[in-house]
Amino acid sequence: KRHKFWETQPVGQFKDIGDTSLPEGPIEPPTTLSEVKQEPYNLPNLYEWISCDIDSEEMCTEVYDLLTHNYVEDDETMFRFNYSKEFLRWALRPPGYYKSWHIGVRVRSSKKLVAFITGVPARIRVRDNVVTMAEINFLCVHKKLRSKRLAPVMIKEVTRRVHLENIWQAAYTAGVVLPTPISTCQYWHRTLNPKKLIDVGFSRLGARMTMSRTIKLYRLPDSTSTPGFRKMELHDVPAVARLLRNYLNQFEVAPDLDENDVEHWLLPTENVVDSYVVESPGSHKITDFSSFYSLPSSILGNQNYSILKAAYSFYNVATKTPLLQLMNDVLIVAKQKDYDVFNALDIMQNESFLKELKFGPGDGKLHYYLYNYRLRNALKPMELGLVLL
Ligand SMILES: COc1cccc(CC(=N)NC(=O)c2cccnc2OC2CCNCC2)c1
Repeated sequence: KRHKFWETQPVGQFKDIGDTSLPEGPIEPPTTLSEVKQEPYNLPNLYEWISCDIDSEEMCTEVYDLLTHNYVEDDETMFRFNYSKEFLRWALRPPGYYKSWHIGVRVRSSKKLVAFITGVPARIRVRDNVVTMAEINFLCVHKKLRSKRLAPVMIKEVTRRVHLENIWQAAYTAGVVLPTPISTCQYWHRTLNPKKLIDVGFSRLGARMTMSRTIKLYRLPDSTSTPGFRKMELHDVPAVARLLRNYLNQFEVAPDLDENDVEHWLLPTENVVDSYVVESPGSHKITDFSSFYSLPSSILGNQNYSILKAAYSFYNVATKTPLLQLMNDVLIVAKQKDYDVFNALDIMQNESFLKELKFGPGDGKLHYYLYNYRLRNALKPMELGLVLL
């Protein structure tokens, strides 16, 4: 299948797969800032660029509404991601963020927001190199403007604005295959509310299974089992940062998180991100950590329900408690918080608990990409220590 746009970009090309003469690392060298195009790319005349001030309630609502009606749907178009406004503010304002990387496209006449793309800065280690990159996300073109080739110019514009900050690499994920994935992951779902999931068509009743048998199969205890398991608090940040940095060292690609990053990304934020630690009752040492983020989905066309409450596994570290037991406690907490389903990718050490904790494989894949950075070989999912929102 031809990738007219991606064949022009500094990304691994399909034709280069297996060419071991190509070095690992940046594909194109940085240019001087004066060589970066100073003015925005041209849009079709009807449209104009806007830097979205996500702090503004009105602008955040416009972004939320665009994504709620036009962002990613599952393959069977039964669900659409429904990121909340507080989630978007969290996702787009990490330490060192640039407002100019929150890019919208408006209709000049009506001022209607019709497209969006974002970048946030992140230090990401690739093997032994820590590279400051842009994490690109929320590329969304209004349904009525599809196939007008807006996405390529939006990708070029966010790339230009990233270059202006002297950053030359990026990381992104997609449900579609583009040149060229650095890893292809499988997503898994752990049913928490079987009746609702079957009613809305997310799951199907297993063969030779009754509803009551299914409810019993997925039932979880009312309370967690690990002594010292509790919500993460601000004073835990240094210990969690140490635990997480050490744990992530084992992966080929992983974020290089300092205490500021840990405080932003992992301190619990209501309805956005939840984090738990295990504090050894005797020594008060933090030995384990687990977190998940909250990403509901709109349910398209069901009489009884409009929102699917989904938790997504974020970062988990088990140094004393068995990972299986830690994750079972996190499932119990997610159920207590009325989530319908708990999702996880087969990255990091997740494979070690997925089947045993009754996760079932999803019907799609999530592909990870690096921009302007070649990896000689694709990574196994378990070599990946990076979770994008
Ligand atoms: C259940 O509602 C859905 C609404 C839209 C799409 C999908 C399927 C899907 N594409 N799922 C994932 O990409 C996915 C499955 C498990 C864990 N993380 C995931 O994606 C994350 C990371 C990438 N950005 C979206 C959220 C499901």
